[in-house]
Amino acid sequence: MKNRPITYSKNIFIPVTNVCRNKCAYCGFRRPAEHQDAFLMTEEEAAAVLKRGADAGCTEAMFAFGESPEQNPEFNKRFGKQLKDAGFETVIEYTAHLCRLALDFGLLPHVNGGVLSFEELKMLAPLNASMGLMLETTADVQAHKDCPGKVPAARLEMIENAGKLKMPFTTGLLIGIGETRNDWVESLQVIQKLHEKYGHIQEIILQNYTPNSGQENIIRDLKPPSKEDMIDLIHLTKNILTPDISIQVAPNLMPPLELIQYGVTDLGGISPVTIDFINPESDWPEIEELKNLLSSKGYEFKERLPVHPHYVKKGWYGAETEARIKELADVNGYRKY
Ligand SMILES: O=c1nc2n(C[C@H](O)[C@H](O)[C@H](O)CO)c3cc(O)ccc3cc-2c(=O)[nH]1
Ligand SMILES: C[C@H]1O[C@@H](n2cnc3c(N)ncnc32)[C@H](O)[C@@H]1O
Ligand code: MET
Ligand code: SF4
Repeated sequence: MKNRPITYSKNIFIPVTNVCRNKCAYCGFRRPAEHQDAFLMTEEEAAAVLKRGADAGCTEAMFAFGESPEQNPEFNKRFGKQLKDAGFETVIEYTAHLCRLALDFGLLPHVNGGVLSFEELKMLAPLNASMGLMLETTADVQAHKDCPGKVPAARLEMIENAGKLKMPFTTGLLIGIGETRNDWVESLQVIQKLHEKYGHIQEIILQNYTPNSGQENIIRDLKPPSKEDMIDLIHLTKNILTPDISIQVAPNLMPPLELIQYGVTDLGGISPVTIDFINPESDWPEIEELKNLLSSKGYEFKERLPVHPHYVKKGWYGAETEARIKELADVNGYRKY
């Protein structure tokens, strides 16, 4: 066996709403509020998914959804009443409620709802095992035109606030969106700087832009990164980030075996229950098949919780998640069986 296990988390995906104030050109998930497919999930819908996740032995409820949809009057017109009737003013307040529901089902929340204020982060932190926000890139790219939430300074501020709150944090780079290789270097350096200051970056996702047929105005001339691009980026990451930060790629967006040989240590959340709503045409591999493939090459494939082992051992958990983390973790901070 090689020294360091390759880790993953067994999760379900709860896309609270697909309405978003941003208009990222690569996104096939977002829908305009007036679109027939726009939604705000009901509590019953969320509970049904949580139950299936709990029954399937998942430990993570990943909430990823559109950013500040209430800034759009159309959202309020169409979903404001649903939100109010459920007893909430904002989607983030509602998400806090869904996090409590997830904990009732024994699942540990990980929220990535785009840029949140310090107050919003403070409300969610005790209810989350870890939280996330992709930096995406420090570059000013055309794909982020009309995206107030993709201004790098706004993202960096939130990542810094999560550090102040000692929240184990997931961030990452999205590549192939019009940035340069120098931008990769700069993005990695600012993430390392923040980690040196707060010590909270548990993993960095190296995400390759993947075209999908979700949306009409998606940029079709963005070229998806090649395997060689990913390998180049992995090398840079290993040079710039300290090795306590896991390097994650999504095994449904690129075959992971070769990337692991170059230094990837984590395959993120894999779901036996829900699809990847961001890239719905990219199916999750079977966990057992991945395990067999990796073990045939001498790698141990080991399940973790949404909070990485190192932070479990340091005791970095929100008040409301502590009891469940202690039940689910083994002495080394991995998932107990
Ligand atoms: O299933 C997914 N999980 C995504 N995750 C979750 C991730 O796979 C794991 O759940 C985390 O590693 C926590 O265990 C993200 C987490 C973030 O904080 C930021 C971005 C992503 C992106 C995805 C995604 O597109 N699909
Ligand atoms: C949740 C995360 O998913 C990523 N994301 C959004 N759209 C795509 C796509 N087409 N391909 C790959 N990743 C994407 C962004 O980095 C976002 O922050
Ligand atoms: N909308 C958020 C972001 O892009 C969350 C992930 S995409 C649904 O940061
Ligand atoms: S990637 Fe996230 S922020 Fe961008 S449009 Fe899609 S949902 Fe909104």
